Amino acid sequence: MEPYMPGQHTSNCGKIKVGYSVEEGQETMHLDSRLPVLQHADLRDKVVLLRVDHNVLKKGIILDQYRIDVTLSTMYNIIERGGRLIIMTHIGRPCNKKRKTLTVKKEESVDPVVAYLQRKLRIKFAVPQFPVTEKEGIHDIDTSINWLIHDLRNRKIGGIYLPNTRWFSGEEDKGANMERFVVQLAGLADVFVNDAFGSWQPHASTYYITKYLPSYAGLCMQAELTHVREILEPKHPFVSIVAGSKYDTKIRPLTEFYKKVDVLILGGVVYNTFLCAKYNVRMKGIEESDIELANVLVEQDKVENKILELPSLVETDTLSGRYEGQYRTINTKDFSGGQQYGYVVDVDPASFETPEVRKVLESAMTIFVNAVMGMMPAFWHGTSKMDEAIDRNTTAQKFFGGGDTLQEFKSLWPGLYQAALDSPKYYLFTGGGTVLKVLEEGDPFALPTVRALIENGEQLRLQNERSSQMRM
Ligand SMILES: Nc1ncnc2c1ncn2[C@@H]1O[C@H](COP(=O)(O)OP(=O)(O)O)[C@@H](O)[C@H]1O
Ligand SMILES: O=C(OP(=O)(O)O)[C@H](O)COP(=O)(O)O
Repeated sequence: MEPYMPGQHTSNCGKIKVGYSVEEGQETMHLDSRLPVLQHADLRDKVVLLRVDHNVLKKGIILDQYRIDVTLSTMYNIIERGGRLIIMTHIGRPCNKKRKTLTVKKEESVDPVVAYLQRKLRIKFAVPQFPVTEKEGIHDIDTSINWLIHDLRNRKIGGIYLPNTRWFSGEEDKGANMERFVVQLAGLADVFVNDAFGSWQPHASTYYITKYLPSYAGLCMQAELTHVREILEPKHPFVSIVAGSKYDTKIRPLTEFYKKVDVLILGGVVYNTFLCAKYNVRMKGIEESDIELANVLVEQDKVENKILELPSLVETDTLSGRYEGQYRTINTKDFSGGQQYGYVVDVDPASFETPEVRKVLESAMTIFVNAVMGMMPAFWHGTSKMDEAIDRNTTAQKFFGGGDTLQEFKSLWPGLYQAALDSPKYYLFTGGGTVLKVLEEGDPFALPTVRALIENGEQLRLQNERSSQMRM
């Protein structure tokens, strides 16, 4: 079987427009011509190491399969063209970077994802069992996997699905430990495909692996890179809502992102930290070092005044649930320096009914949402009101992105979510933090993981040129 070639190439201001059409009506993708794409890889009888973002579990349960389903076409493409699949993903954040600890929890095992895939594809995946300890994770991909690879090559199993990549001590490490893990990973396969748009952080399985294998972007990655351009060139007014708990990876992109939006609305831990910095108040669970980082945004906003405050918040005495008498509404207008609050766990739905907030959401032409407003599952009311308020704007182009953002959208508004999947007014990104990062960089092809694919492609091209010169 020959490598599958794209339909057409047309010159476009130094970039090549790659039209990839499987059948009539399939979208045309606009990609940087330097990006090596799956369609160009020779896969016949090759073992293909596929990095996906199947980070879909909450307490071991899949709430939304969307991130898995959008990678099925890549899997089918690889198998149909004679490739043999080894899949890997991270689940959750087993590494605590501040405390430099790793904790392996059963609820972050890939097993439920593998069970779902087996039901969906009706093929058998083997999950290799490596020695693992709760506090140190997995040190090595040991040679026991060779039997499985033998079975994979001989088509006795449909695929291999590796354990959670973040259970390997080398995944987020640096130096020799990381290098050893990457070399072991690369030793399993002939080709690497990255379909994990949501996983932009440069780790062993997303970034360093490209130093060792011919590497390509998968079909989901290509679609996401194409659509993210629409946010880079938005129709104005461009309103963004950013919330959730991943403060460490969101706050830095946010200061650059701020420059691109007309109005920024914050929620969740991101908002709490901003409010602590702005009003010099303190909230339980918000760390001083994080408040310091938020000061940059506070200073920026003093000049440009783009952050629209959601005025009412929900404070609680306990994180264990929503108990009558233990939670109350507080208001930013009452904040004064030195005040100490309990846990702030949601935005009060009334915040979305103020004339200022309504006006901004109703007049927006582009809305980007990477936002879970409250601590789930108990404090869902703010997020639900936000989704409803956004849907009232029927003119804007609406982009939702983020694992939890999509999961909560689906569980709070299942009908609307279903309609959004097919609506030309909505687009759902598999990664929220990644979209922030793209806006920070100003170019989707500057994402560390995508840049690594491009650099790998250029290296391969040079090598091929050198070998053909030597043959002449
Ligand atoms: N005020 C808050 N306090 C604690 N957790 C929060 C708060 N607001 C939101 N969260 C949590 O944030 C998580 C989603 O954050 P994040 O992973 O950053 O979102 P996404 O995956 O959409 O990018 C949810 O699990 C939710 O429970
Ligand atoms: O859920 C994810 O990102 P998101 O919350 O930004 O959508 C991805 O799986 C990346 O996870 P990470 O931010 O722990 O690297």
